[in-house]
Amino acid sequence: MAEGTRYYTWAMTQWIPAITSHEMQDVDEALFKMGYDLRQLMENAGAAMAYLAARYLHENPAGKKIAVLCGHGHNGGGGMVAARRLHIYGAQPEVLVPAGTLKPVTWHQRRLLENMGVRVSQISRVDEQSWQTIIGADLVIDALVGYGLKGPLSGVVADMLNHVGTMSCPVISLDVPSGLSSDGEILNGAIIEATATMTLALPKKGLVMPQAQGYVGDLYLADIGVPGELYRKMGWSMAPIFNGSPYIPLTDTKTGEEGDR
Ligand SMILES: NC(=O)C1=CN([C@@H]2O[C@H](COP(=O)(O)OP(=O)(O)OC[C@H]3O[C@@H](n4cnc5c(N)ncnc54)[C@H](OP(=O)(O)O)[C@@H]3O)[C@@H](O)[C@H]2O)[C@H](O)CC1
Ligand SMILES: [K+]
Repeated sequence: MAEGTRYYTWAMTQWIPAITSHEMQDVDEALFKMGYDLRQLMENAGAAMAYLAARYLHENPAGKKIAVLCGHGHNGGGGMVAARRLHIYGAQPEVLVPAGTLKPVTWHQRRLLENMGVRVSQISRVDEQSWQTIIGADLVIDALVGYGLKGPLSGVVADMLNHVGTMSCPVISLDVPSGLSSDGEILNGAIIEATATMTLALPKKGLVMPQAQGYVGDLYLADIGVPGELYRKMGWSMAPIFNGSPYIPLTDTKTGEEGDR
């Protein structure tokens, strides 16, 4: 774990560290060595997102219109899993993806959706049809970019974000609000203003830094299946974070030194 001042968030009964994207990638690598694969982790992430979305729909997702904005990467793949789960709950998700090539596991999620009859549109700008999808939504899921953000948002992703900015329905971001640096870099670009953010495994540092205020909304942490042994091997001693539900609220923030919990 990196030295120096660290941000912590309060999770149920303990302070847990907020981590950088590099540290999260180390966790991912350790999970893969243990035998997990990306599809499993993405399935857990997307399933937890669908539960949270159902909560923001007053536990009554059937018939609700959901605009699911998905990028080409694994953030987008998690959004597509959430769309699939919400379809299974009887909701009416429609998925919008920027034109271009999807990463392989995300492409697999897209294929599953299409096989179920869920509409997935790849767009090079927000045209009339995709605007109708956004403006008619009861809830928007933002799975455009997660910790793979490189610089200020550009292209159709930025266009989608501008359109979502005019909506009054709940907007839930997966892992981080798209455009917000998970490491806390100041990018001076547009950032989605989420009603709630569901971050994965451990909170990302950028979510709990002062500049994230006004973008993150209510913060939740999803259980994607990381065992405590793995954190302990990486030098983080934590009591079990989750208590049987797929996500928990994170309610407070503090800074501290390494070892000061
Ligand atoms: N253990 C975990 O936490 C897991 C996390 N998961 C999710 O995976 C993402 C990280 O996935 P990754 O594929 O590495 O990256 P992203 O999906 O976040 O971002 C890549 C896409 O974003 C586009 N991008 C990047 N910067 C910009 C920008 N400035 N403007 C516009 N678009 C941008 C990029 O575009 P390309 O043009 O290069 O295609 C990519 O499309 C993590 O956040 C979690 O959500 C896993 O699901 C499970 C394990
Ligand atoms: K996102």
